[in-house]
Amino acid sequence: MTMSKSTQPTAHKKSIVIKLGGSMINNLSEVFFRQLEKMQQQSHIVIVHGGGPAINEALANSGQTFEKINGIRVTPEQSIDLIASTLIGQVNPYLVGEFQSFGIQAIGLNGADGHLLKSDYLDQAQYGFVGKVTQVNTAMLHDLCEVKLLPVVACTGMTDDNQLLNINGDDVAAVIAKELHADELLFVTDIEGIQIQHEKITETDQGEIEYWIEQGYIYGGMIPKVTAATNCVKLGIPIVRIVGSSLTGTTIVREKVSI
Ligand SMILES: Nc1ncnc2c1ncn2[C@@H]1O[C@H](COP(=O)(O)OP(=O)(O)O)[C@@H](O)[C@H]1O
Ligand SMILES: CC(=O)N[C@@H](CCC(=O)OP(=O)(O)O)C(=O)O
Repeated sequence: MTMSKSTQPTAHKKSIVIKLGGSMINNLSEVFFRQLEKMQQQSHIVIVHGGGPAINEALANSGQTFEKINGIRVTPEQSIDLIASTLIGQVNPYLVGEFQSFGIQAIGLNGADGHLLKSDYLDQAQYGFVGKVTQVNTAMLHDLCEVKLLPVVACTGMTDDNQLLNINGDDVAAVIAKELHADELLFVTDIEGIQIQHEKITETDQGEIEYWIEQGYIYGGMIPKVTAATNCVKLGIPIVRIVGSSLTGTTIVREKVSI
């Protein structure tokens, strides 16, 4: 029996969260956009972006210094507005423009929009105005994907009393992936995955990662990425990868099978 068009169930689309690191946002290639266009035909895609280098430049231009603890930027009160406006007012529209110039209709969002990322302070005494996401408006993300608008999310959150918070982009991507029950989470950065003593690592697990952090082989901005990645693997996200803009790199698995 053939079903009429209106009674046909809509095919379940995979959902994929892609985090674009600030380190590579200015170097996205045409190949990347074409690949994304193809992925969009089969999947709901949500983009989350960082903007570390743009924030560094904005802070330097206004004479502000900064400190990072394990890749997380300590954000004093005098820096939060500049950081948020760099992410929301500069990096986000730049990326939306890039997608649209390749024919991909995109919508720029930050954590305050439609309560997308309800947030709270991570640890105000240690990090200042840095947030952790407490709730994600997944319904809005689904609705946007359904109407073929690509959500492009800046990594800022908002507290219940309307304070903007700076959130690490890797953390935002991980929470959104978790809340969407994503099929895949990709961290796209300026290097083709994890490298240890010049060796490219194609597959790894939490045990190896913890050892490499301890030994200092994984440091800086790679720390929030691998932490977010291993958490998502533990939560059951089937595919978690840290990749360069060619989308090749390291796959993080629950437990590596040794041979
Ligand atoms: N073991 C490692 N393998 C690869 N990159 C590493 C490693 N340890 C630290 N890094 C650093 O992490 C950087 C990526 O993190 P980051 O600059 O924060 O990127 P993004 O802006 O994409 O989040 C790499 O460019 C590299 O300098
Ligand atoms: C709290 C915190 O660390 N926020 C990050 C937000 C931007 C970011 O994550 O940018 P990348 O993707 O380039 O790393 C920061 O201030 O740099």
